[in-house]
This record gives sequence, C-alpha cells and structure tokens, in this order.
Amino acid sequence: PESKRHQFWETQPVGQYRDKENADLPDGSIEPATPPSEVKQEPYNLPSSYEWCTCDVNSEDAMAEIYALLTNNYVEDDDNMFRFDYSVDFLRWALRPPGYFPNWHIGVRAKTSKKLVAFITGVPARIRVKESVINMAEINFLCVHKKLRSKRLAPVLIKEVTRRVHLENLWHAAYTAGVVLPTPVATCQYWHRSLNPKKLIDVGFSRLGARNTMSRTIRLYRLPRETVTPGFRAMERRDVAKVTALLRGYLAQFSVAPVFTEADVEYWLLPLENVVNSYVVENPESREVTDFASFYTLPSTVIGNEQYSVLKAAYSYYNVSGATPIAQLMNDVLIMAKRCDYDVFNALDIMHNEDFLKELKFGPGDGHLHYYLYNYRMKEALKPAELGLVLL
Ligand SMILES: CCCCCCCCCCCCCC(=O)CSCCNC(=O)CCNC(=O)[C@H](O)C(C)(C)COP(=O)(O)OP(=O)(O)OC[C@H]1O[C@@H](n2cnc3c(N)ncnc32)[C@H](O)[C@@H]1OP(=O)(O)O
Ligand SMILES: CN(C)Cc1n[nH]c2ccc(-c3ccc(F)cc3OCCn3ccnc3)cc12
Repeated sequence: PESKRHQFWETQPVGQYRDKENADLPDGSIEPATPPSEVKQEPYNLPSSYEWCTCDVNSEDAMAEIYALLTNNYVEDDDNMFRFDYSVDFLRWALRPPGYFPNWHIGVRAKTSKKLVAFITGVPARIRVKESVINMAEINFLCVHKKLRSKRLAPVLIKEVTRRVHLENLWHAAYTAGVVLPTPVATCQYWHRSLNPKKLIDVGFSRLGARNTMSRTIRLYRLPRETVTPGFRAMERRDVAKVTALLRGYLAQFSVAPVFTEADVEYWLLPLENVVNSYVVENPESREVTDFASFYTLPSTVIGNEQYSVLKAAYSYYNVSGATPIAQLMNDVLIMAKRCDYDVFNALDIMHNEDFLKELKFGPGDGHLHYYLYNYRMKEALKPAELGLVLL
C-alpha cells in the first residue's frame, strides 16, 4: 500500500512511509506543542449545508441520535454481515470517564433537516509509551452517514477534534482502526471463541467444519455451569485499591499501556450491567486479590438475517493472571459469559492473550486491528504482545 496516496494523512504528524529512509529520526513526538494562543480558535469549515454541533451525552435525545447514527452507519466486518451495535449505556460509559471534555463529543448536522450525519469523539487518557507517560486523547466513534461517504468529510472531523484537543494543551492521541493508515505502531489479530455454536453457524459467523456434525460442534464448545477457581467472584467497589495495585504492576511490562488511578479503575472496571463485567480471584486464606479479568459487551447487528437480528458478543478487556494459570482464569470468564447468554467471546492477540487463545478453542478472525499514535514516531512497530492498551 506504500504507493497508495494519503492526501490527508501525508499532511499529519504521524509516522510516514517516506520516513523509512530516514532511520536516524528519533522515536518520540513529531511536532512541538503550540502556544494555546496560536491554536486555531474557530472551527474548521464544513460544506455549506452542514453545521457543527456538540452532542450532550447527558441528554437522552442526543444519545438516541448518536445511537441511531452508529447502529446504522458504523463499523461493519469485511463481508458486511455484521455491524457494531454499541448500546446507549455503553456509549455513555465510553464517553464520560473522569476528566472528560463535553466539547470533544463532536457531531455534524444537516442545516435543513438538523439530522445528525457524522460524529467523532475524544476522551482524555494517561498512556505510557515506553518510558514516557503522556496525557493524550483517545479518539473513537468516527462515523459518516453512508449517504455522505467519500466526500472528504472524515479529514475535517479529524482536524476539528485535533483542534479541540490542542485547545486543552494536549498534543498526542491514540486510536485503532481496521484499515491500514500511515503508520500502525502495532497490528493485532482478533480471535473468536464460540459460546453458542449453533447460532453462530445459523447467522453465517462460523461454518460447520467438513468432518464435524452440528452435535459434535456443540459438544466441542460446551462449558460447565460452575467456575473452578476458588475465590473467583464478581469485582466489588471494596476491591478497587487492590485491583489498581495489581493492574498497575501488571501493565508496567508492556510498551504501550494506560496508567490507571483508583478513580480510573473504579470508572472503567467496576461491573456495569450490559456494559462491563469484571472478576477478581480473592485467596480465601490470605484475602489477597491475586488475579483479575474483565470483558465488555458489544453486540453486533446481524445484517439481513430473518432468524436473528443481533449477535451478543463479549470482548476481552483487561486481565491479570497472578496466582491462577491464565487459561484457567479465562476459562472461568468464558463460563460466566456463557451463563450470561453471550454467543461469542472475542479477544485480540495483545498482552498475554496468546497464552490462552488456542488452548481455550479460540479461532482466528478474518481481519486485523491496527493501533496508531498521533504525533509520536515509533521506528520499530511493536509486537501485539507488547501492547497493554484496549480501546473500545
Ligand atoms: C493531538 C490530538 C489528535 C486527535 C486526532 C488523532 C487522529 C484520529 C484519526 C481518526 C481515528 C478514528 C478511530 C475510530 O473511530 C475507530 S475506526 C472506525 C472508523 N469508523 C468506521 O469505520 C465507520 C464506518 N465508516 C465511516 O463512517 C467512514 O467510512 C469513515 C468516517 C471512517 C471515513 O469516511 P469516508 O467518507 O469513507 O472517507 P472520506 O471522508 O472521503 O475521507 C477519506 C480519508 O479518511 C481516511 N480514513 C478512512 N477511514 C479512516 C479511519 N478509520 N481513521 C482515520 N482515517 C480514516 C482515509 O484514509 C482518507 O484519508 P487519506 O486520503 O489521507 O488516505
Ligand atoms: C476497537 N474500536 C475502535 C472499534 C473498531 N473499529 N474498527 C474495528 C475493527 C475490528 C474490531 C475488532 C476488535 C476486536 C475483535 F475481537 C473483533 C473486531 O472486529 C471483528 C470484525 N467486525 C468488525 C465489525 N463487526 C465485526 C474493532 C473495531
């Protein structure tokens, strides 16, 4: 894809293909900070029939509009069989972390109909990149209505969120995408573990293996009702301090990872019904919290299937195997997901996930998720196992 031109991305402070020849460029920021007074004060120009709006995530109506735009126009898999169906509760959770900026929830409306036709968001995050801890923005939910595609609206949305992040004196960002852009800091593979194989085959997510019958396949993925690890239970507020210590210690080994405070752990990792599930292993004798595991809930719309309309999917989030073998810990998580009626459990090959994927009968997905940093050059791409960051 090096020959492919990136008219917009070539203008941005991101690793450029042409940098390859320039091996002596150091890793780190590409551009210096700009004095706040020099940051463009007014929004970028939109095509004349569109206008900017700030979406108030505390408003039911605004959330309904955001939900409607995304559920009909957001990310689909390569075969256009599934489309992410982020729930309103999930979006509120994803967009209001401690210290969030309301004006980083950016919409575009058609002036006449006032219809929401595009969206992009940022939330603040403290992320360590190698030895540097950087306050940055996590960019997500970039979406242009299907009817307005290929009109170069995305670069305007990206420049506008960049401008608003700059106004808060922040100069870096992290984002992920299924598409290849200049230039990934890491490229990960996603894996799927069937929990409801019959439904997955009926919707075309999985195919029956040549030498396998349906009943053999159902038996292959069967899970017990009960977890096996003594002290395995749902996380509670009283666990926040111990989970924070456990997680901070664990994430220190990765090249890119969030730096979580107790407030972050309380916000991002306490169970929230239909949004995030989290579990601890508390040693019955010592009362020590030795392990942690979590997943988030992100259903996908099944596009054009009479029998089913939604695929209930769980996504591996942050997991720490301390005293429990990671395959045993994650198998207990699979058992909980199956008990909560999930159809599939997804995971990326990041952190130590490779240590359980094959053993727990995950199969490889058909695409990749690329990780990006804005305004940070990293000459050598990272291996997925060096990544300790999960974006929603
Ligand atoms: C210091 C703070 C910095 C903050 C900002 C950091 C950067 C944040 C960056 C954003 C991170 C978002 C992360 C995130 O949300 C998670 S990735 C999910 C993105 N959303 C979707 O895939 C939803 C369905 N697709 C769409 O809505 C449209 O196709 C979108 C809106 C994707 C593109 O709309 P379009 O109508 O199809 O296309 P044009 O308007 O004509 O524009 C074409 C240009 O857009 C470039 N493009 C395409 N997809 C992209 C993507 N996923 N990231 C970045 N750039 C993307 C493309 O390379 C081309 O530029 P080039 O000509 O240079 O190649
Ligand atoms: C991360 N966050 C930014 C959303 C996002 N954007 N683009 C994506 C491309 C892949 C994945 C992904 C991540 C982990 C995973 F286990 C499966 C995935 O996609 C399966 C294929 N698919 C796409 C849509 N419906 C199904 C997420 C994303």
